[in-house]
Amino acid sequence: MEQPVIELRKLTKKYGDFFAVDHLDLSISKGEIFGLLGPNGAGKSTTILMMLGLTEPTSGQVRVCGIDSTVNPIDVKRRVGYLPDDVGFYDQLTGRENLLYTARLNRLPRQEAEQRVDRLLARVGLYDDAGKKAGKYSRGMRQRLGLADVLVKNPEVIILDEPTLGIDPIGVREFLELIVSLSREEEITVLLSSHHLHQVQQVCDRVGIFVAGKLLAQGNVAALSKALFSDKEPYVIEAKIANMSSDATDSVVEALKLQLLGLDGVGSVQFDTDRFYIGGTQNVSVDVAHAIVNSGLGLASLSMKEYGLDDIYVKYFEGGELYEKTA
Ligand SMILES: Nc1ncnc2c1ncn2[C@@H]1O[C@H](COP(=O)(O)OP(=O)(O)OP(=O)(O)O)[C@@H](O)[C@H]1O
Repeated sequence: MEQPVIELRKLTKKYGDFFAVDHLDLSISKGEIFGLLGPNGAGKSTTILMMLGLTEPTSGQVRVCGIDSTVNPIDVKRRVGYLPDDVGFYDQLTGRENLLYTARLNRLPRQEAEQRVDRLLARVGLYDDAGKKAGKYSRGMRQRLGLADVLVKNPEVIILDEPTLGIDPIGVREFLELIVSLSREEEITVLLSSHHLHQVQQVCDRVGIFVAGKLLAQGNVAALSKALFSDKEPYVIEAKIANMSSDATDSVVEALKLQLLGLDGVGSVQFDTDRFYIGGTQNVSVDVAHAIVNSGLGLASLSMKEYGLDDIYVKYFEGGELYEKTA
C-alpha cells in the first residue's frame, strides 16, 4: 500500500497536566480531502502546528510526505501549504505583488514566478482584481488570495485551518468548490479543519470527529454513523397508517407488530396512534411496505431515518439528545 501523506502515531501534546492532543492516530492518503471536525478547543490547531513542526509533540510521531515534522520542519514547510483563518498580506501591495513576493521568498526565477502567479490569480478568480491593493480586498477575496499564495510553491499538501470564517455563503461555496477541483486536478492532499459540519460534509472524502484532544471516529459518513451509533439501531423506519379509526384494527396491528419484528435486521417495533417505528440494522422499507399493505391496512407514508453527521454533531458538539421516538 502507498505510504500515507500525513501520518500521526500516538501523537500527544500536553500543557502541564492537560492533554490538548491525546494519543492521536491518523493516516491520510495522497489526493484525499480529509475533514478534521471538532468544536472550539478540541485540539485541531495544536495538531496542525505539530504537523507543520511549529510546536513539538510531548510524545508520539508526526510524518508529513514521509518527513518527520519534529525533526525536519523546514523540509515539511517546503512541501506543505498552510492557510490559517486569516492570512497576513502586505496591505499596501497589490494581490499580484503579494504573490510575487512569496514566489521570490521561494526562490522562483522571475519569469516562471510571473507566469505561475498569473495562472494562479486566474485559477482563484482574482485575475481582474490582481492590481488592487490587498488591503482593499474583501474577506472572501483575501482567502482566495491566501489559497493562491500557498499554491505558489506547488505544495503536495494543503492544510486549511477554519478557512471560511467570516465569508458569506456564496463565497464559502465558491471557495470549497475551488478546493475540491484543485485537489482532484493536481492530486493535492487536503486537510480541512473546521467546526462547520455542513462545509466539511460537502467537500471531504473522509471526516475525523475530534473532541477533547481525541479522535472519536473517522471515515465517510456511513462508517462514522456505524462506529458512533453501533449501540443504537442505525435505521429507523416510520410508517404512517391511513384511516386508523376502527377498534377492529387493534388485532391487525398486534399481528403486524410481531410480523415486522420477525423480519431480518429488525430489532424493535413500536406503534403509536397511527404509526409504526421499526428500528434495526438494515433498510427493510420494502418489506415493511409489503407487510402493511398485505395486512389490509392502508399505508399513508413511509420514511427512513439514517444517522448522519447531523446526529453526530448534536451528540458530540451540542450535547443534545440524539434521537427521540414517541413512546
Ligand atoms: N500554549 C498553550 N498553553 C496552554 N494551553 C493551550 C495552549 N494552546 C492551546 N491550549 C489549549 O489546548 C486546547 C486545544 O486548543 P486548540 O487551539 O488546538 O483547539 P482548536 O480545536 O483548534 O480550537 P479552535 O477552533 O477554538 O482554535 C484548548 O483547551 C486550549 O486552551
